[in-house]
Amino acid sequence: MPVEEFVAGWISGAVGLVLGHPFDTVKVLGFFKGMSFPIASVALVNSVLFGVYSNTLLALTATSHQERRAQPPSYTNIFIAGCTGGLLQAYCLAPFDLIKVRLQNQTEPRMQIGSSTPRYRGPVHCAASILKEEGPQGLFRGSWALVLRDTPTLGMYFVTYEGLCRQYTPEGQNPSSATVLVAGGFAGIASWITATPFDVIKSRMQMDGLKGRKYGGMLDCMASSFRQEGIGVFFKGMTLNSARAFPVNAATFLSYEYLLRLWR
Ligand SMILES: CN(C)C(=N)NCCC[C@H](N)C(=O)O
Repeated sequence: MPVEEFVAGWISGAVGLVLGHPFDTVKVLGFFKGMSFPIASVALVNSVLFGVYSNTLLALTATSHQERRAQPPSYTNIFIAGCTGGLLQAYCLAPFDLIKVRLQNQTEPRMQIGSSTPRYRGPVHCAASILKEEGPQGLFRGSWALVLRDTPTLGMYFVTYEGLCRQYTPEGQNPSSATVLVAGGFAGIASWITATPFDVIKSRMQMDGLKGRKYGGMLDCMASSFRQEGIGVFFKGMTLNSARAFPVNAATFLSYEYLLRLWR
């Protein structure tokens, strides 16, 4: 199994993360500072995504990354490989994402005068507390919504990227850096626009359990969110997600392609 796609995915995930950090900091009002936890989690998860995507495509089409410009795979195979990468990345991401969401949402204790100790002191303390209070399955709370968010949207992510690259690249050639940046940026936007409804539900499911259970399950969470807040609830955060997605994914794809060409 070729491993360079996993390594390129890891490095490109870290590059994208650095660019996305200001957006993430704005999103969470500065309560989730520091880079070590995101680097460890986001870059690892990106490595799984790109590594599994490329190796699934290799299994489906018997073409390596280098051969794919001369023998382009079908969009169906790209979609299947992207969905497979998305499914596996969702499982790896689940505990990290849960910790991130719990840390991001603990705004109250620090806001209260006289209350200087937040519930979770950091990622490791958060993981240990969840394990103690909610059991090992607690670390996978909301993972169904995460799987539903990432599986189809990552299929679409790679189809959009490949489609745009092919559109603006002469047959058989490698896309230019400008094309990779634009195609990567739009692939990120397209994936986040479609991912936002399940992203909202996922975050609510992940917060459920902290002060008792509010929802009977994912469907109940969707129905009660819709009843209380209307259809707009499924689009919360879409603008910020899309604004962040362009630079993050443009840089991710550019560094991924660059590294794979360098190692060829
Ligand atoms: C849930 N969705 C839409 C995605 N995971 N899309 C792929 C983009 C990955 C990139 N690290 C980012 O954070 O934008």
